[in-house]
Amino acid sequence: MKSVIQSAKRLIVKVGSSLVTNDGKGLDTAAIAKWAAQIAQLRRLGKEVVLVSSGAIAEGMQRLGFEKRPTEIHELQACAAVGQMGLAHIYETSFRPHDVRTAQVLLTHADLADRERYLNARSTLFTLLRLGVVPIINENDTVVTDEIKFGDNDTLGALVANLIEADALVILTDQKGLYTADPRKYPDAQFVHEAKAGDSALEAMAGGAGTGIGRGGMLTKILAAKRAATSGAHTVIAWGREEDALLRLASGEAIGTQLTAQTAQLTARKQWMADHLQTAGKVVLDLGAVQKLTSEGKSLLPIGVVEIGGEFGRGDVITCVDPQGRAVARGISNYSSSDARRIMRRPSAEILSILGFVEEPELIHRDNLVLL
Ligand SMILES: Nc1ncnc2c1ncn2[C@@H]1O[C@H](COP(=O)(O)OP(=O)(O)O)[C@@H](O)[C@H]1O
Ligand SMILES: N[C@@H](CCC(=O)OP(=O)(O)O)C(=O)O
Repeated sequence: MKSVIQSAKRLIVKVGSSLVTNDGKGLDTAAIAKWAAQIAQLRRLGKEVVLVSSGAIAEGMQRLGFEKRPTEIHELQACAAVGQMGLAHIYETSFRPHDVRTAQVLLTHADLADRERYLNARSTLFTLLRLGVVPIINENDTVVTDEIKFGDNDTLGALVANLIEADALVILTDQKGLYTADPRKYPDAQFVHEAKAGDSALEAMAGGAGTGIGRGGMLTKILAAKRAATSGAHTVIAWGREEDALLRLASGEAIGTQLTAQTAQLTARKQWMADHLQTAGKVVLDLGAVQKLTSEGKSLLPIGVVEIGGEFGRGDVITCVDPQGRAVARGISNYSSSDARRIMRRPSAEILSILGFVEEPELIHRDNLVLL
């Protein structure tokens, strides 16, 4: 069996609290330096990597002198705010020797459910990747409570995989992967090398967190794999202290548990666009634009739009119709209906002078467009 990571171009790597903070003893500088060196190498191999890192609460507890995990949510939030400073600092300094810049991105699940914020987060992450930066993502614990209660960076990793259409999600944890039962409680449990992401039998194998530091346990990882698979991303669960785990995966070595997505990436995304989103408005295209979209696979530029129907916001899904009113495509609009009315029929180079800002040169980027 070959690792799916070998052919993956865009990867999310998620590291759990127990790994990052050495089981709550404080940031594990040596381990973080090793992941940074590997991620820098992956970039040189042409892969784009986004890191989702837990550990803010564990590090904050350590810095503030809490011996036990506080039970009050606002104290946990305070710990996260303090600990996040440590995470940001250590990642920036660990990547610096490799000439790689890092960026701090704090998100909530609600941010990714809101279409406008979803689109904003997506554009920012793509821009950071294009600029060669490694985004370091964590939950924005100050403004949420549910995620803190359940400890859900595994889910966040999957949501980010969906968001930027990653090819794979690598979840590094304190076990070699998934076993048929929690190996801490059942030493005879068998290792699972490979399975289908979303197979419900896996959920029965997965137990809760193994230490007081980690939160989600294996179940959130299995569910994250299921979610990542909806946009075609494969998941690998591996031991974060395995020597050169990321580089070995990238060279094709099948370490850890590989949970393969059953749907092809493009199909999954199109399915999502077609099934899950109601359209908020409509744009009428001229024949040239219809041709560009349907025959040439191009994005929709404002110049090809002759009429706008309905009211919609940036991030809403709109229908594109041909001059006869037949629906030809559906996609996520980069501009609100009122802005779109001002820039339609105009070249993208004029957007700045008309609106005073430019979101994107396209009204709908082809990645956010599905032909009907
Ligand atoms: N079937 C299983 N296979 C492997 N580990 C399991 C399983 N069920 C529960 N676990 C527990 O899940 C833990 C990893 O989850 P967690 O503590 O949340 O780590 P992290 O901080 O990396 O997210 C392991 O240490 C292990 O004790
Ligand atoms: N935002 C929290 C993440 C909590 C969490 O999901 O932890 P883990 O199960 O170790 O990935 C923190 O940084 O402490």
